[in-house]
Amino acid sequence: MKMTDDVDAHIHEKFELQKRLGKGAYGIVWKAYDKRSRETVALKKIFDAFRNPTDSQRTFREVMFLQEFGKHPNVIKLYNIFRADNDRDIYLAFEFMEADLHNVIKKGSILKDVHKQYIMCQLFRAIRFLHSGNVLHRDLKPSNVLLDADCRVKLADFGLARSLSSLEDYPEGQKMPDLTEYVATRWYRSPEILLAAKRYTKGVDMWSLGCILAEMLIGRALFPGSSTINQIERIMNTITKPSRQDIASIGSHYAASVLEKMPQRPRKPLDLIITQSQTAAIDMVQRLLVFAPQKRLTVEQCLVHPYVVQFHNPSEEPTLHYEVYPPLPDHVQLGIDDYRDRLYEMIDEQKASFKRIQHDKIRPFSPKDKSRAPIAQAECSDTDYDTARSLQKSTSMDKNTSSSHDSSTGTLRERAQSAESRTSKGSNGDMRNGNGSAISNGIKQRRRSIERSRLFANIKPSKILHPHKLISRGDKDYENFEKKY
Ligand SMILES: Nc1ncnc2c1ncn2[C@@H]1O[C@H](COP(=O)(O)OP(=O)(O)OP(=O)(O)O)[C@@H](O)[C@H]1O
Repeated sequence: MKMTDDVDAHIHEKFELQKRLGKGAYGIVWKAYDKRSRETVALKKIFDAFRNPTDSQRTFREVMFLQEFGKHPNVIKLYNIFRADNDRDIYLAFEFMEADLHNVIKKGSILKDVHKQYIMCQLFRAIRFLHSGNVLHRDLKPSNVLLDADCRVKLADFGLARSLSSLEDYPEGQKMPDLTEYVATRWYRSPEILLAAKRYTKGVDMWSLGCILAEMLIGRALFPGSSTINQIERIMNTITKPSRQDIASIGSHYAASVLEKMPQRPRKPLDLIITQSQTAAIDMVQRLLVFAPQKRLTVEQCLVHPYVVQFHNPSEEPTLHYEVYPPLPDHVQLGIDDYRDRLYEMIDEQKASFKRIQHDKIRPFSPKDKSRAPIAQAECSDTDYDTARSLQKSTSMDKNTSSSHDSSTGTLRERAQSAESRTSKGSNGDMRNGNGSAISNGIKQRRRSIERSRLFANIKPSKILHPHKLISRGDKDYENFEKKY
């Protein structure tokens, strides 16, 4: 498939394309000016969106889940969808964000402790929202975490999101996916996915969040595996050794034998890899990167963990009180036309019709209530986890730093200040080495554009994502805070 910069004439009529922001496995993203709304948007062209049933389902899921979850402040908003003249490509217009977390981590010392905490807290809010609707993101990674200059987070790329609601209908005896197919986001994949477990839980997202936090703390990917086996090896050489029951609990036929055959290397535990970080940060990573999914922190537990608790505010952490699944069955793959027709219908109507199953309100987590089963217990099977194509990915980002403040900055200031007083080791912004090296895997190669590393190159970190962006302007106290960080 050839991805070119060509854009249909009717899109050119509506948008003024300004800059190519990135190129993913599925399409190209531009910064564009919407002539009608007079807003800057991110315009994504998905190439050959209905090439085969897997890609069609991916396109369909992306649009459907974005429509449902875009109402959350930490999920990217999909403004519009457009058909292409060739009936194969599709255009999505999103709210525009200035950077993604991959760029920012790679750049080096931009993120201070308080930013990392705030980013994690917002990610937990977004995931709490998804999980409360019984939906998994399944592709959490730094390049899908978009950021603006105020350090606000918006979660993107819902192409692999999956509803757990169709659990009951799931047919028995499905063929398991080929391990070698797990290419797209291997570095953030949980052990149970790597070991092709039959069933998985919300724990898959919690694992990825642990990898993202670790990456922010050390400035490079924690487990940059070069193959599925190498990925498992790296994980097993780092995390606490699982018990037999832990291994059995993931329900993978060959997990035990794969793990047994693995060459025994001396373990390098997380606290020796993540040095110079706050104790709470290390503790959180250790509690997320746990082999047995049911033993990982749930997202509700994360929100009250000491690492992010200073940003925790139940009024800013909404949940859904119904289960979400797309208007077409999510657990089986339909034909190309089913997805395309439904999506075109939706473009005509410009809205998604979700089926909503009311479920009990999720009680806020109480640390006293240890016996309660975490919400991450919901399970489902899956055969299509990896729908990614082999990718040649290059991305560049805009370095526009324009920003605006919202009404929440006042409370944020207080929390940022309390964060400061609680930070025992101060800033550790200099510890990363910026190693975002490309890892090859046979013919499949994951590449990041060299343009990424130029992000913010001419801009002083103080202008971008500086702690003062986290707190309200014009406040005297904030000057002291700024001096210190
Ligand atoms: N709303 C946005 N604002 C700014 N940049 C964006 C936006 N959406 C996406 N990007 C940039 O484009 C890149 C690719 O976007 P996206 O992840 O949606 O594409 P994809 O083809 O699905 O990628 P992947 O290969 O990760 O699956 C992102 O990593 C990000 O750098």
